Amino acid sequence: MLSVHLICVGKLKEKFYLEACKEYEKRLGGYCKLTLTELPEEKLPQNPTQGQIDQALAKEADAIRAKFPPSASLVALCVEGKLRSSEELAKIMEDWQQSSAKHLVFLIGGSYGLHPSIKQQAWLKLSMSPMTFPHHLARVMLLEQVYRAFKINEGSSYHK
Ligand SMILES: C[S@@+](CC[C@H](N)C(=O)[O-])C[C@H]1O[C@@H](n2cnc3c(N)ncnc32)[C@H](O)[C@@H]1O
Repeated sequence: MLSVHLICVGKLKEKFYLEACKEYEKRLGGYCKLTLTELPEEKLPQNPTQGQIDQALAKEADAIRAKFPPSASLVALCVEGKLRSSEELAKIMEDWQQSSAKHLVFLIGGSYGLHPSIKQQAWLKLSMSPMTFPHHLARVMLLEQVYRAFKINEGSSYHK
């Protein structure tokens, strides 16, 4: 079974996002071994300088790196990444499942995004839209798309 690891910077607090994530986590249970790791966002002052932001993102990147095995394949979620259709994501996941690489790690940044070094390390920089979403909503959207990918691959009518 494919191990899907989701590493997110920032704590999910809103009940409606938590409930939506729980629902997709439950649904995904039948398709993959899902692990979700939440990392704390580095604290920044009200109006941080670019230097302070870079430093915080670098620390978050180190914390992220400590959470996945060296053999893992990384997909970094970022606005400027590559746009992929749901079918294309399904194909990526299918290829993955058939390959020997069994650890797929999705990364979602905090409110200031992901550090460039971790984006560079990623096998795929994936964009869900040229629009920017709150990281909490991005988590729900990604979980739904991963679930959709499994449904597409089994030929279910969930994906119309
Ligand atoms: C509020 S956004 C960060 C915005 C920051 N200015 C940037 O460009 O990275 C927080 C996180 O949500 C995810 N995210 C938001 N919108 C996204 C999109 N359209 N596609 C992919 N990921 C997105 C990314 O992982 C991002 O690091």
